[in-house]
Amino acid sequence: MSCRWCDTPYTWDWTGVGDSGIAHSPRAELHPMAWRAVLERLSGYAVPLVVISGGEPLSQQNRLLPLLHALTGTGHRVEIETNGTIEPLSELAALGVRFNVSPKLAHSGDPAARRLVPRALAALAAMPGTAFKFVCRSPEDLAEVADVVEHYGTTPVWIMPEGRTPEELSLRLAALGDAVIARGWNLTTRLHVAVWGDRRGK
Ligand SMILES: Nc1nc2[nH]cc(C(=O)O)c2c(=O)[nH]1
Ligand code: SF4
Ligand SMILES: [Mg+2]
Repeated sequence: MSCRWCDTPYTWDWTGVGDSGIAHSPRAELHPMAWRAVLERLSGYAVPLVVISGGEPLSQQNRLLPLLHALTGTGHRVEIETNGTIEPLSELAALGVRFNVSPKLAHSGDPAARRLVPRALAALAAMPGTAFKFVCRSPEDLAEVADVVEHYGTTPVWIMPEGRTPEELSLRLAALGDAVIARGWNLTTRLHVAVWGDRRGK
């Protein structure tokens, strides 16, 4: 997808269509790595949970399988973040992978047919442990979330503010809070943005 407010445009925006207008260089950003090398890097962290994010991890889900087998085989829990437009392979469910699915609203800028793929959303909703997280800017966005939930059964619902700076984040979180609770949904901040702002990790 090409969400205009995406906070990781360096994973996909090679033409500068995003809000920053920067055309990132795939040569500078993309580094093919064998899965065994990824596993080796991860083993240095000694963590019980590995979260695979993107870009869109399911766009290379076949290539992720050996890594996921190795991680779950050594007792790690694994979660995958996805925009919900690609149906996951059945092997992923069998491995006990959990999905954090973030279907996009109209303000992302992509057309509805690209954002909302019924088969993929239904498959993800049917898997155990899936959570749906919607990026919102204001309480007015919540009616659009309710439409998606009604059409596609995308529960449980989490609402996360759009924002790449601590200031944006805290203003939007405060604006959304009461309305989210009134609908009986879950509200979450973006802890990495509160702590580090928009700084890239190493
Ligand atoms: N600006 C901006 N705000 C966001 N809030 C949640 C995001 C996400 O990717 O989950 C996100 C994101 O990617 N960009
Ligand atoms: S789906 Fe996620 S990673 Fe892809 S463009 Fe949108 S915010 Fe960025
Ligand atoms: Mg994201």
